[in-house]
Amino acid sequence: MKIAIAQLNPTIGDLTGNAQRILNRAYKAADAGVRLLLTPELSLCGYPPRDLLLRPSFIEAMSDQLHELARQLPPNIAVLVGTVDPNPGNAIDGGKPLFNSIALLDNRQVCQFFHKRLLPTYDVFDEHRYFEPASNSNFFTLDGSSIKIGVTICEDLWNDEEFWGKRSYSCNPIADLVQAKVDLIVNLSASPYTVGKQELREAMLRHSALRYQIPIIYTNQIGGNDDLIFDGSSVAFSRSGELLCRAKAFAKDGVALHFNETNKDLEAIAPSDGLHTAIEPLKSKNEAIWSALVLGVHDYARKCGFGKVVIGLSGGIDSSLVAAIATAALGAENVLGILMPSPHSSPHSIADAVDLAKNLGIQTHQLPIAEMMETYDRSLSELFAGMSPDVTEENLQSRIRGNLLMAIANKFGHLLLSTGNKSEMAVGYCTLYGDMNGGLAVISDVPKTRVYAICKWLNEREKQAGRGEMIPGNVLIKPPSAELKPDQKDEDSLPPYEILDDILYRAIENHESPVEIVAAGHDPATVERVVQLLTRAEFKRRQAPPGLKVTDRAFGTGWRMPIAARLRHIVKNPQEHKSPVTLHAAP
Ligand SMILES: Nc1ncnc2c1ncn2[C@@H]1O[C@H](COP(=O)(O)OP(=O)(O)OC[C@H]2O[C@@H]([n+]3cccc(C(=O)O)c3)[C@H](O)[C@@H]2O)[C@@H](O)[C@H]1O
Ligand SMILES: Nc1ncnc2c1ncn2[C@@H]1O[C@H](COP(=O)(O)OP(=O)(O)OP(=O)(O)O)[C@@H](O)[C@H]1O
Ligand SMILES: NC(=O)CC[C@H](N)C(=O)O
Repeated sequence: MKIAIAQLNPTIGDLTGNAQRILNRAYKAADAGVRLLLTPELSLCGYPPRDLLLRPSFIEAMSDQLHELARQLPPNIAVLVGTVDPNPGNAIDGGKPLFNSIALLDNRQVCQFFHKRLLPTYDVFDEHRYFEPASNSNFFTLDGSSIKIGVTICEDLWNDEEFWGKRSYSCNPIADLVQAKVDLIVNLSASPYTVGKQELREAMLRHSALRYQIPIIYTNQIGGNDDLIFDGSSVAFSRSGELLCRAKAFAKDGVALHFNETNKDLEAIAPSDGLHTAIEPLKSKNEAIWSALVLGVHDYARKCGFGKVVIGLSGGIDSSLVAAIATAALGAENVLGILMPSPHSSPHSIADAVDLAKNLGIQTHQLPIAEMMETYDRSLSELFAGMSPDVTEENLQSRIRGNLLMAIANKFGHLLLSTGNKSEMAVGYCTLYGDMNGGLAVISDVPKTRVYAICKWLNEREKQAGRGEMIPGNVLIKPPSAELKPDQKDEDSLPPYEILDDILYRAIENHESPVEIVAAGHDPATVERVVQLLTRAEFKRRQAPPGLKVTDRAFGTGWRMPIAARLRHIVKNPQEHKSPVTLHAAP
């Protein structure tokens, strides 16, 4: 039996469009002799639909669309579609009215539903808000075949206590399906990208295939949906744990496999009719993050209806990387760079921004802000009489720029991309209603040290391809500066970025306490200060644009910190401070 994976990029809520995407793949696959087509989790509405699931009219429309899709499918192909199914049980006392489901469509009918058992409710996932967990796992066989196919949905495969060394849920759907003597397990997923996640998924799936001697096909969604970027990279493992195929990362794709009914195992198939069993190579960390951000910007703009973007170009590394990402995502003709020198701007800031724009082939426009700064200062002079200039005046520059950028976004209907990186967002080294203005924060989950690494990788990639550098060399070597006052450098206010990023990684992603971070070898006073800045900047992050998630813990939907809180960050045992510290590479 030929089985194919449709690695789709659904648009959230676009039921007719998503059904059409499934239909197109089904017709192609049927022509190639595929008997069973797999689509991702909630493929009909896109993942995550969030509170759309609370609207009864949306649920009704999804059900109508599912039946319509079944009627339109070609004969001789069965399709597993991700959808919801009402819970006829008790929806009071915390019971939820829906199951997160897979529908089996065959013979132009909706034949059977399968329900998700393990509902992730951590980080960016909130499935207990909407869904009832199913109490058992199920399988199906298709007409004319004896293959028992067990159905699981994403998290259902993420509870192998042998792999994780612990249990997160009381049941293990794989073990139950194996006990029911299924021949194959299929998993329909919507698993967002984070650094290193594909390696983890594959290790986990290989482990389960080997442990239970069961072949597994894993189908993942691709595409950017708000802050989440789904990477696809769908895979299949034989019962001996051999990787048989890996679909493309960060791109739509289709792969097919053959299930050998005699050996009861999956096999690769020879290329035919546009279907293949390729093993795409894994991407390096820098390339994967770059690809994720390019897809994230592309899909955010496309799905929100923007053709063009505007970016403030300072000649610094953050805006340079964001402009490069936007150019790769949307094309040079759709990216507008605005240069806004102030009296504190260094001459190289304009030259570097112009060089970058030339390298990228994007259009630029200059709007000097000195006069506007003077007007603001004059207007405020009476009120501020006798007070010396401070961060207020620094921030005014950033706010003038932010205002101009939003005016340009309004006038031309462009999307403003903000450029703050994760290190700055963490400690609040950014101006509210200034450089934080924007519709999408492209690199707000990328630590500054990783920003440098990606830019160096980009230039190396261009060199290998026989092209000139993309990020001007001077941007890479000059010390980072906000240029809001004469000779200002980031490191006058912040610890060196290698140190800062390591402390932030430990505090944000590893949940280490200040005492633990100091015990790892960091200076106690620096740790106290950084952790205090991190806590205090919560009010800014709450007002920041949505940011693209690439690490295990981003400042987005999975980060729910109080603002009006008082925490003590005193490091009690500074004598435990040992030097030198082993720094983590930035995630
Ligand atoms: N808990 C809370 N809830 C609500 N609002 C709160 C608040 N705490 C302070 N605030 C308000 O926020 C204001 C402070 O925030 P804000 O006005 O943004 O300004 P602030 O954080 O004081 O200053 C911005 C810092 O970022 C640096 N910067 C700016 C621009 C770009 C870059 C760069 O390198 O990219 C760096 C700049 O040099 C300065 O050190 C307070 O004056 C107060 O009005
Ligand atoms: N002279 C300028 N012209 C245009 N935009 C600017 C200018 N200065 C700052 N900006 C905008 O404000 C953002 C914050 O810039 P700033 O130089 O203060 O910080 P940064 O974190 O060092 O960023 P970058 O590395 O891009 O310079 C920039 O990324 C850019 O979008
Ligand atoms: N949709 C899901 O169930 C996702 C949860 C899963 N652990 C993942 O990130 O891949």
